[in-house]
Amino acid sequence: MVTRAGAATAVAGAVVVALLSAALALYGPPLDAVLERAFSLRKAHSIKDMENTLQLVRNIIPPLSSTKHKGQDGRIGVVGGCQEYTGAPYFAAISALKVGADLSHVFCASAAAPVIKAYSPELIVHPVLDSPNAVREVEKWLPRLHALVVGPGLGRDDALLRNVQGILEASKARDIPVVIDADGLWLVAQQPALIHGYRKAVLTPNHMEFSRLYDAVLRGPMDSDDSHGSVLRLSQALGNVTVVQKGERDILSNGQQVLVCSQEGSSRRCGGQGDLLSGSLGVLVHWALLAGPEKTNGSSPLLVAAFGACSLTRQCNHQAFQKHGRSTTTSDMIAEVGAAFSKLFET
Ligand SMILES: NC(=O)C1=CN([C@@H]2O[C@H](COP(=O)(O)OP(=O)(O)OC[C@H]3O[C@@H](n4cnc5c(N)ncnc54)[C@H](O)[C@@H]3O)[C@@H](O)[C@H]2O)[C@@H](O)CC1
Ligand SMILES: Nc1ncnc2c1ncn2[C@@H]1O[C@H](COP(=O)(O)OP(=O)(O)OP(=O)(O)O)[C@@H](O)[C@H]1O
Ligand SMILES: [Mg+2]
Repeated sequence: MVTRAGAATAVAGAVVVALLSAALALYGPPLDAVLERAFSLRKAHSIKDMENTLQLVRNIIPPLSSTKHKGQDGRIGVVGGCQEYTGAPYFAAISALKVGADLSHVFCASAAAPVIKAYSPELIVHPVLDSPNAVREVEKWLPRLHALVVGPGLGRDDALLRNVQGILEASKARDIPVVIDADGLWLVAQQPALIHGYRKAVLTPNHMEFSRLYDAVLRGPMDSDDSHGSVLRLSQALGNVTVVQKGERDILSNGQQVLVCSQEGSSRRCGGQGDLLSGSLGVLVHWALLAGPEKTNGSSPLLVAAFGACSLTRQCNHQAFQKHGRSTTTSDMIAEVGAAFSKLFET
């Protein structure tokens, strides 16, 4: 409802703008030029912010060294993959390897395992997720894993989701960082307590997943005109869990700080790009926590890691689109990970 005070404020605002325009037209540069300058200053400022944050990402990347052994740069687990979806866990797990993890595991339903193995000899695939001992089977591996990515291609079968609930609880008990994506977010929307307050969790919702989570946690629709505020509020309501809202610009918050990633991508939106993001984030989260807050200049390591994964995914999309245009698919983006990583982080 428009109140009388609100209407008066709007009229006063319009009058001020009109007077300013008239004054500028008579005595100063055209209003368009003033607005354009203000906009370019804001843009320059955000480019500077982006560059500063990219520098923090560079700080957390472990140097390659001949003295390291296999596994030291990351052993990542992806929990997902069912009869319908085999591409998503593959994309996430191979992206983790391409970014620089040494070993990448997939814990999936038995029907998905031979398919995922056939995509790649580089992944270690465990057909355990639909077994009655699923939690115990995954728990055996937890001491050897640095981070878990939960949800790509998981599906929404109740029995699988119950097992994943157990895996999440076991991971929290061991303080293992978790990236939650796709159907993992479906589970969190049913049971936010599962992740509430866990400081080593990052959620990576797309548009739909974000509004579903927001509805479930804040019990009301989000304000689509205030995406910064919505991401901040969701993070706070989940006990300061880090949230990455993917979209035209990615908006990231840990309930205290809000970052925006607008690295140039493309207008191509093929399925699987989010899986590349969550898989690479699994590695970056591990590296960021290992590096600690000194390397991130006091910023949250998880936010820095998330900013790195968003920038990298968008840069892969940009590079792949330059070569393949409309026919770009996620496999083309994965082929760009090495070059995109060097361009952003090894300058
Ligand atoms: N090759 C594969 O195996 C793939 C499997 N996938 C899996 O598919 C399952 C379902 O994932 P979905 O992402 O479809 O999740 P949802 O079933 O929640 O659907 C998301 C919906 O939101 C829509 N959407 C996305 N961005 C939007 C925007 N900005 N505005 C309005 N609508 C928007 C999409 O078109 C989609 O229909 C997950 O397990 C996921 O991992 C996907 O990762 C894609 C690739
Ligand atoms: N409109 C857009 N413009 C530019 N980049 C975008 C846009 N929407 C999403 N992206 C980028 O695409 C990547 C994946 O986001 P998206 O919303 O497609 O995830 P998703 O739906 O989970 O993908 P997936 O198909 O893998 O499940 C992110 O890096 C995000 O920054
Ligand atoms: Mg997704």
